[in-house]
Amino acid sequence: MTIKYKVTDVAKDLSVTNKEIIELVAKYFGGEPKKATTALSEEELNVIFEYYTQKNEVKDFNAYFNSRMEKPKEEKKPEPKAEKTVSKAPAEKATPAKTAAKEKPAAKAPEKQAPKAAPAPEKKPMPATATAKPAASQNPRPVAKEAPKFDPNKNGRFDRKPQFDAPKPKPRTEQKPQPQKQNAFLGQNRPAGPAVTSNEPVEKERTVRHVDTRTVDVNLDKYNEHYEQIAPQGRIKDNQQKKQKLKQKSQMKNKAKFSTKRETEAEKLQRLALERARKQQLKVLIPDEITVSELASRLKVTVTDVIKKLMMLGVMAAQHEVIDFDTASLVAMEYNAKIEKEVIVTIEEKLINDEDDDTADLQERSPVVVVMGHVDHGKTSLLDRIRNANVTSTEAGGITQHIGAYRAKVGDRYVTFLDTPGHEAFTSMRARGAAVTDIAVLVVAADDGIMPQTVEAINHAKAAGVSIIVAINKMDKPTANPDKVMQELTEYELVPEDWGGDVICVPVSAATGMGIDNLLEMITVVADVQELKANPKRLAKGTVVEARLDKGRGPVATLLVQNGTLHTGDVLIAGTSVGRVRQMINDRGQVVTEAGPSIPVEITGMAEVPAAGDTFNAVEDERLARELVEQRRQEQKEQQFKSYQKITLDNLFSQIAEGEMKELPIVVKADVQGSAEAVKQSLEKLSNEEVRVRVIHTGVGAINRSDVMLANASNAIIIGFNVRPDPVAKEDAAQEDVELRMYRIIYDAIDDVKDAMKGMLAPKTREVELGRAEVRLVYKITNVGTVAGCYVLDGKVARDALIRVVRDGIVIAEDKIDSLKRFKNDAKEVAQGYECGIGLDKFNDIKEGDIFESFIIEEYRD
Ligand SMILES: Nc1nc2c(ncn2[C@@H]2O[C@H](COP(=O)(O)OP(=O)(O)OP(=O)(O)O)[C@@H](O)[C@H]2O)c(=O)[nH]1
Repeated sequence: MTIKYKVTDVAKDLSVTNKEIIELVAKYFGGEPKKATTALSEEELNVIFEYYTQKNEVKDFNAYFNSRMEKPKEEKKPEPKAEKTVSKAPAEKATPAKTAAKEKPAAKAPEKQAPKAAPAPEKKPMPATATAKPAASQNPRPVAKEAPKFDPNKNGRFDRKPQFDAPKPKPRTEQKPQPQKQNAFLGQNRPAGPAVTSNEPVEKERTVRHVDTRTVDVNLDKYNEHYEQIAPQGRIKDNQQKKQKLKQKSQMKNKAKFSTKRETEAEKLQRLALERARKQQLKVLIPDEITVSELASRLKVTVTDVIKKLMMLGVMAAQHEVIDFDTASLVAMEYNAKIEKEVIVTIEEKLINDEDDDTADLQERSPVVVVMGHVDHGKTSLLDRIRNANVTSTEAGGITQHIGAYRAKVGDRYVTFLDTPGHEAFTSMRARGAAVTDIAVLVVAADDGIMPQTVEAINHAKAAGVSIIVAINKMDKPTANPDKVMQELTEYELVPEDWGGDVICVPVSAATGMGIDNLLEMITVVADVQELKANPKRLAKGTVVEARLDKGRGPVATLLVQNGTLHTGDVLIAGTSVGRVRQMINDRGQVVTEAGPSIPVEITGMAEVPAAGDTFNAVEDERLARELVEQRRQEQKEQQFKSYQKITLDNLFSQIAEGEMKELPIVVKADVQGSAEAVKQSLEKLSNEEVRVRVIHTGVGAINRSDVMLANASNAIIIGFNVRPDPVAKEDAAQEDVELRMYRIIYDAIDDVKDAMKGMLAPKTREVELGRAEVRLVYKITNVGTVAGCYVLDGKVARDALIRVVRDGIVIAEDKIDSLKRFKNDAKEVAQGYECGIGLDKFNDIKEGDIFESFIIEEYRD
């Protein structure tokens, strides 16, 4: 609380006119002339006091005091006062004053009219009220007070320090006080006042009012007082208020921060810190597989960053490449992300219950049997015999219904037979992933023995891992020689029980029915060993055995229930087909409402015809089922684009390196059994620690459809040694991406497989088929040699192409074309449907019916 010191007060205190003060202020400060009632600023006051101090300077203090001593009665004199804000303890001033009085002879004590610290400056400036006292006792001001020195090096400021201690007595009293030195008004930034001589009436008394005019504006008392006022309040304030205050304070700080640039940077830092914190807590859901770009977006970083991190981990992956959960987790850990495994519940998982059955729910189920064997060895006859003997005759009123599978009654048990004989159907189902059969009955005619298709059947059954029971058929024939059959079986690692092995061989006759019961008995024995069980209490699941479109009934499918129980009205999903079971007919033509495990039924109600080998599931939610079918259709389309990676010699090494390949299955076909065996043994010897070469089937003759099916189902390659694929097999192989490798020299085949396993296969050349021509006539022309009159079956025959002579699926020769003529003219090429004459360079032993395969060798790169 500043006390205003008006012009009029100052004038009154200094005993001058208002006008004088006003003029003085105007002189030094300019501006509008002050009014009498205007309060003066501290600076103005300083100048005024300085002015008057200098003006009233006395020349000789001694003389002055002497003169003053003569007047013991001191008249009251108004004393200029420092502004009221100055309140420094007067006591302090008194002390040095006294000291000074002691030390200095009173006479010498120069009475300085200049005011010193006021005794009670809090109040309005008052005229000095000190009563006149003898100077000695009063308080003669120390004359020799060290005057503030004006130091030009200090920005024109006075060195103020000594001034505060001004009362120190100065020994050199004789020293003439400099006007400045006597200045008690310690002006700050005071303009150098003119050295004025005093014309002020001199104080007659030695009583000096001490006016502390130090203009350090720190009013400590005021603050102390203020502090006293606020402190108790502060104490009574509760915590909440404090907090509030603090909050306000911090808010204000924040406000301030946002308002300046530096604080914006602080804000940026804060933001970065926050981001870091956020990143630290970042949770990422990572599925089993994720693309690099998707991972980057989930980690909220750039794809490049993720790629870099992957490189550091030794994984080279482009942004669209898929990385597995573990790799993705490692990258995520680099970003301090919290990793959670994303479990994607597919519609399939939601819809189809794949949980294992409770052992308590499991019940014995009938075995499912397939009958396989060589042509004409009696498969159909055997199946018919069993069906007729064990189905129609035992079930009253039953009409044998050919639905693709049937059940035969064996005592109080049943055996389910798939009514499609041969390994083709079996393997085609297996190729679709359906593992339907438990037991394969291998039919071998006792009078014929093991034949090529018997071998195929053995290998197909072995590849599928099903148990084999040999039915030695046609035992009624006098030429039957079961021992020979058993002998031959041992060559295929099927050692009959009678000979100490584990293969059950049952002599039967489909014609007479002999041994059939024994065969069925044996089937149940083998089934018992297998402990076949299923849970009839769950929703049905199984395989489509056959399906067709019936004109009247719509899509009709024979289903073999493998687990659970199928009911009429159940919602079914089979491959990309969905529907509700409208009607169920069993193998005896009876309408049934439910079918348990191992029971085949023919159903209607599907929206479209499913494919044989499709797995079916009864589900609860039809809407979801339709959704799943839609999804499967989509996947099917996609699958067509990126065809499943079949094993080839070219990709063998990469598959071995990726750990996908542990075994290389090979089907070997050769012109003679000896070659096939030699190739088989040589190839199997190539097995090493990483991959086992396993020849799953060897055969003699052209590569047929069955070979391709087996290779397809077993992800095998086919090696042909001096043989060719038949056209159907070739087409199938191309369609199913089964690799066919043809060789004429056994070592080439072995070298290729060996190099492929080392990743060193040089896939530099390959044959490109141009076309096939059939030899219809053979002309022997003198001097020219043999010329084949050919008809081009497909493609074309080109003059510069090579010709492979194939007779009954066996490669007879490979040769260059010596001449190619249309009628009598040389032709460059002859297209399909035209006749031509072909003369070969070296090979002359051409026969009618030979096939000329025209091909070229081209170089290629993968
Ligand atoms: N003597 C005699 N003939 C039999 C026996 N089993 C089948 N046959 C005859 O052998 C021939 C072939 O029988 P299928 O049952 O058609 O033989 P498959 O194996 O089914 O033949 P594909 O269907 O061509 O593969 C027929 O003429 C049958 O009559 C048998 O046990 N004894």
